[in-house]
Amino acid sequence: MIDDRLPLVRSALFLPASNARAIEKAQRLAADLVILDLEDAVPAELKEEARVAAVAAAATDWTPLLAIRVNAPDRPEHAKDLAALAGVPADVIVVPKVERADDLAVVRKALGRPLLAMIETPKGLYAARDIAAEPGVVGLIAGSNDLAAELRLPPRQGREGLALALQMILLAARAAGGIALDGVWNRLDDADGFAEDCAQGRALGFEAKTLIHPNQIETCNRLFGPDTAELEDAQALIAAATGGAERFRGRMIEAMHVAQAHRTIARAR
Ligand SMILES: CC(C)(COP(=O)(O)OP(=O)(O)OC[C@H]1O[C@@H](n2cnc3c(N)ncnc32)[C@H](O)[C@@H]1OP(=O)(O)O)[C@@H](O)C(=O)NCCC(=O)NCCSC(=O)C[C@H](O)C(=O)O
Ligand SMILES: [Mg+2]
Repeated sequence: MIDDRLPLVRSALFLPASNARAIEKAQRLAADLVILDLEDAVPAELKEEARVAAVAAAATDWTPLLAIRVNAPDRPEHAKDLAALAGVPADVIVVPKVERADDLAVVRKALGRPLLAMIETPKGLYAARDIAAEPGVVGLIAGSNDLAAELRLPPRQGREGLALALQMILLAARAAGGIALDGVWNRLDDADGFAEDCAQGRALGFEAKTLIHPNQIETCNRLFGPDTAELEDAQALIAAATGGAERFRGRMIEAMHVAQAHRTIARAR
């Protein structure tokens, strides 16, 4: 069962499930989705502790939607995660480094929750269309750190080298009718760079961005939600539209623009 709030998500905050303080804090934060990580944020010696903490956290009340990221399908920890999470009431399960749609069928059968698949490797990119179309998958997440490493991009550059990958992820998600979440911004002290990254992600079509720190939530929610002018324009467009091609505020509008305006209004909070 897919939560109605999922297509409206703007911000998705990762945190290591081994960090009890961060879990406690995240329950009260304004992120639309919180992702308790069992994968790369958790050192090997804390994997079991993180699983136990994630299961306990999922049994409590959350204001944001709650997701748990399991370890990658090709890792020995993956099967342990699936066993530990059986019956867990998380809203979503995030599966990293997906390269084959079949890997997701295994997770869906084991956990029966909606799935967000992370595309983080060249093989994953080429399989993204099948991955997004796999039953149970509600969308894709760009794993931009792993992608940059796999593509051997030079460190500390802009996102030019990721442009095609990001667009392939968005296209695959949309072809399957799913949502698409942009990758994280690592430079915690560069707020201007983060805002530019959010604006770029939204311009590419992503409806949300994955985050790593509470300080990123407010900017992300603001930049991925419609602003006042967009909202006013959408409302006026719907009120003015009578069907077919017509002139509205100096531009042509048709049925798809009315549908877009309804989506804008649905995303306004
Ligand atoms: C990146 C961090 C390790 C930085 O930690 P730190 O310097 O200790 O943070 P602060 O001192 O600034 O923290 C201030 C308070 O905020 C809480 N906090 C910090 N981060 C989070 C969070 N993510 N969620 C909830 N709360 C958080 C601290 O506990 C402090 O609270 P208080 O005690 O009240 O002062 C750290 O931010 C962090 O661990 N971030 C998440 C890292 C993570 O989950 N990584 C995995 C996903 S990223 C990724 O790999 C994506 C993808 O796979 C790819 O390939 O790109
Ligand atoms: Mg990754």
